[in-house]
Amino acid sequence: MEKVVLVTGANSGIGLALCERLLTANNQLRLCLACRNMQRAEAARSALLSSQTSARIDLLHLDVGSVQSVLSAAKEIKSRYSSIDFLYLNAGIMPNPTVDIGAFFKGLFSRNVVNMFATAQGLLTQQDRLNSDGLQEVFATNLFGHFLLIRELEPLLCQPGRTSRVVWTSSSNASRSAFSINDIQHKSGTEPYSSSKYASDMLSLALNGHKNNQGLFSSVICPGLVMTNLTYGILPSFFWTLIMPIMWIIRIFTNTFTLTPYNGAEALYWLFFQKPESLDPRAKYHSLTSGLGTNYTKPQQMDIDDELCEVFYSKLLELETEVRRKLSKSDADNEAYQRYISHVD
Ligand SMILES: NC(=O)C1=CN([C@@H]2O[C@H](COP(=O)(O)OP(=O)(O)OC[C@H]3O[C@@H](n4cnc5c(N)ncnc54)[C@H](OP(=O)(O)O)[C@@H]3O)[C@@H](O)[C@H]2O)C=CC1
Ligand SMILES: CC(C)CCC[C@@H](C)[C@H]1CC[C@H]2C3=C(CC[C@]12C)[C@@]1(C)CCC(=O)[C@@H](C)[C@@H]1CC3
Repeated sequence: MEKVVLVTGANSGIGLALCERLLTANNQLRLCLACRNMQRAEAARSALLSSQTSARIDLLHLDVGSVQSVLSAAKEIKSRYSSIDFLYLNAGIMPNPTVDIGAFFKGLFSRNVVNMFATAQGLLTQQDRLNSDGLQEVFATNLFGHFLLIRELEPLLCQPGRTSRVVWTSSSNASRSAFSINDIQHKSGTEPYSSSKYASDMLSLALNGHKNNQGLFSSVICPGLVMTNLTYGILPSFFWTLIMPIMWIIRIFTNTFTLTPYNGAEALYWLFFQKPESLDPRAKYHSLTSGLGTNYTKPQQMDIDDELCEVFYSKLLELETEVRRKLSKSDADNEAYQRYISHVD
């Protein structure tokens, strides 16, 4: 039977590699590339069609960082499909990253060195800003837009007698210490990326608690360190090329240096073939590549407190209500203004 698979951030990097791998393995797919840049989405679609000529690939405009765009995209999805089998929540940003060189060299000569290369926790800071919805951009893009999308698509995801899957591209950079329940958007810190990824881990667990009985199952993955536009934002691509031999050596010790988008998409791809009931809701599934280049997926327990997870889930629901109220108020204001203008004319 045809499966409907929707991938956010599908026009490049790990998202695009996932699409390629899914199409190669399964010709019974209806794949929807949900992207904010339609020119790049068209290019991705053409590239996919050049190797899979008979593939069914739809394009959808979706800026996950904009509430209005998420609501319009969800409306469009509901008009196109009657159900969704897989929703890959992969779009993500890490704006203006800075590497703490001091912490890097300190870590290099510590016993924590392997973990430092695998997670980069405490090594990276970013500069965040407010978006046009008044939300912190990293939180809005990496987490909240996706949350709103799930909420809007619940009728397609939670159908009697069917199971559906939500898969988050999280990161081993997610850290509990970067996240604060009193500042879920990370307004005041310098690690919004780490915080947003920890938030997605918690949300996935909460969704399993609330929605498994309605057939919706959620998982999180970490793709490892992959050379994509995101990593080229941290260091220029020539630098990465220069240190590639060193990274192959590091890969022998951590296996987390997956390096190519194809390898990084391993856990996303692997999950596609697993029965949801066999998965552990508390596990993060890691894409790993051995020193000899073999790909595999390995689960690792997440450091999440159930109570905190529930409080976070209710805070997201509250924020959703607030955002919707603001939006309908501004719609009403606009309408009133339009009426006034036409009256004056
Ligand atoms: N690369 C790595 O080492 C790691 C990556 N990850 C995660 O993997 C995911 C994919 O990133 P990766 O492939 O590396 O990087 P890319 O920058 O190549 O891909 C990110 C994708 O997200 C899209 N995107 C960004 N913002 C938005 C938005 N507001 N609305 C819709 N789409 C958006 C981008 O689209 P556009 O072309 O329009 O910018 C792009 O398609 C991210 O969630 C990232 O955090 C996790 C761990 C490690
Ligand atoms: C300047 C130095 C000579 C070299 C610095 C190396 C660092 C830039 C990398 C070491 C570990 C890397 C890493 C990531 C980014 C680049 C490093 C910090 C990630 C944070 C990228 C995004 C993710 O989500 C993580 C899984 C990566 C973990 C490792």
